[in-house]
Amino acid sequence: MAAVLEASDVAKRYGAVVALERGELRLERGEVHVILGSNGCGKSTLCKIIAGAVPADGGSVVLEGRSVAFRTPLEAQAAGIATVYQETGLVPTLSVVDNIFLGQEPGKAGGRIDRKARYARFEMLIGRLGKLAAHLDPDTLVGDLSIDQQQIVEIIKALSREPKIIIFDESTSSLDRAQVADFFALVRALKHQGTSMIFISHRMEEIFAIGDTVTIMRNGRFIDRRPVSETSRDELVNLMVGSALQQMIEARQSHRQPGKPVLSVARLSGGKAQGISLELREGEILGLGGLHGQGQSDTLLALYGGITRRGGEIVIAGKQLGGSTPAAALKQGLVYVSGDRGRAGALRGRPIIENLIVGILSKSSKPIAERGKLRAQVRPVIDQLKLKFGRLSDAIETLSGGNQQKVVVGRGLATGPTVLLLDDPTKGIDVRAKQDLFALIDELCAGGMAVILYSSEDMELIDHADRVLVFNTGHVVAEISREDLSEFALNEASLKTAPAHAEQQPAHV
Ligand SMILES: Nc1ncnc2c1ncn2[C@@H]1O[C@H](COP(=O)(O)OP(=O)(O)OP(=O)(O)O)[C@@H](O)[C@H]1O
Repeated sequence: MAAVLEASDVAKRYGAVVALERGELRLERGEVHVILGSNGCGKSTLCKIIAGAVPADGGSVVLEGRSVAFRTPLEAQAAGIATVYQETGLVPTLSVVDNIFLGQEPGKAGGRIDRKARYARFEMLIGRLGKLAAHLDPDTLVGDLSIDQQQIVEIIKALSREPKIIIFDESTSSLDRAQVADFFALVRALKHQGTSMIFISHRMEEIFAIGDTVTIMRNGRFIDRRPVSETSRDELVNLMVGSALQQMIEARQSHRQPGKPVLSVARLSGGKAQGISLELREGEILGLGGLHGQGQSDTLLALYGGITRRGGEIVIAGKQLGGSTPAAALKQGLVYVSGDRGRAGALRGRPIIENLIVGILSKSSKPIAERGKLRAQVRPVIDQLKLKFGRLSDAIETLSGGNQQKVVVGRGLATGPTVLLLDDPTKGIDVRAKQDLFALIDELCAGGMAVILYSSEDMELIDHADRVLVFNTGHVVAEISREDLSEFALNEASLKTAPAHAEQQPAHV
C-alpha cells in the first residue's frame, strides 16, 4: 500500500548541534503512528520539518506521491497537515473562537466576519470532541484557560482545517486520565474516517492504547519501526535507550527510612485545596494522587505562597513559616518546582545559566553574586541531571523540551531545599530523563531532603512515593501506604468523596 507520507534521510543542524541526522517515517492512511525516543533525539524536529515549521538541510518528504518541502506551516496546512504542539501557540488575548478561526474565516461575507457561521462551526467541532470540550466557552479569553483547556483549543483548531494528517506533539501531557480517554475516543473516530496521525508521547501505556505502528529514534537517527501489536514495553525501552538502563528502570527504588518531622501542615486552604493537613518526615516522598485538578497543585502552591492562603498553619523544621510569599518559603527551605515549564517554569529568552541560578539568587541575602561560585553551585546539578546543552550561555529555547524541564527542576535543587514541592515535574520528559531526575531526588532524600510529589501519572507515584494522599474536590479523601499502592488502589480511592464536615475538620493523615 502506498504511504500517505514518507520521509527519508531527513537531516537538520542548528549550528554545531545535529538535531536530526537520519529521520525516517512511513505513514499509512488511517494510521496512528507513534514516534518514540529520548529527549532531544529529534522527534519534534522531524515533525516540524514535515509541518513546514523548520526547513530541512537534506532528505525528502513525499506527500501522497508528490515531493514536498513546505516553507511555512500555512503551506503545510493547505496541503492537509495540521500540528498540535505541546506548548500552545495560541494568542492569550483572543477568545477561544477567535483563536480557532484565526487566518481561516468561515462564512466571510463581503470582507466581514460572519460570527453566526463561526459559532455554528464551533458547535459542530466541539460536538466531535464529545465530553473533552463539553464546558468550553467560545468567548473566554484563551489566556484565562487552564493549560489542559488550551490544549483542547489547539486540538479543535487543528480539526477545523479538516486535515488529512494530524501531528500530535505530546498533546496528552497536560490532560488528565479522563481527558486522555476522551481524546483517544476522538483519535479512534478520526482514524475511522481515514485521518492519519503522528503521535509523540513519553507515556508508554498510551503507545499501546492508541498506536498502530511505532518508529523508534535515537540520537537523531531512525532506529526501527514495529507494529505496536508485535512489540512489548521491554523491547521498546531496549531499542530506545539500551539494556543497561532498562535494568535500572526495573530496579525499584530501595525502601527509605524516614527521619524526624520536617513539615507540619494544619487545615491549609487555598485555591481548590480545602482544610489540608499533613506531616512530612526527613527523607520521605509523600505523593499526592487523585484525578487531575482536585486541589493537589493548589495545595503545593498554597504551601509555597504561589496562591493566596485562606487559612492554615505551616511549620518547617520546627519553625512557623514566616510569610505568605514564595520568597519567604524559599528562605525557609521550601522550594516549588512546576512541570508546566511553558507557563511557570523557564525564563524565556534567557541563558541556561541564568535559568539555573535564579533560585540561588533569590535565596541569597548577599547584594553581589560571584559568578564563579554560582557556576560551581549549579555544576553538580547539571552533571547529576545529565543535562545536554551546547554552552551555558545559550538561550534556554535551544534545549529540547525535556532538557528545559531538567533546568527548571535543577534550579530548585541547586538551592539545597529542606522540602521540595514537585508539581507534576516530569510532564513531557522521557523515560531516561525521568530516571535521572528520580535518581537524583532519591539521593537527596537519602541525605534528608523531603519531597511532596504530585503526579498525573499513577505509575510515578507507585514507583517513588512512600505513601500517597488521594484528593477529591479539594479534600484528602484517602491515604494509601507504600505496601498498598497500586493502580487499582489509586483509582478506587480517587472516587471516594470527602466527609460532609471536611472543611472544618482536617482529614486524618
Ligand atoms: N532551535 C534550536 N536551536 C538549537 N538547537 C536546537 C533547536 N531546536 C532543537 N535543537 C536541538 O536539537 C536536538 C533535537 O531536538 P528535538 O526538539 O527535535 O528533540 P525531541 O526528541 O523532540 O526532544 P523532547 O522529547 O525533549 O521534546 C536537541 O539536542 C535540541 O537541543
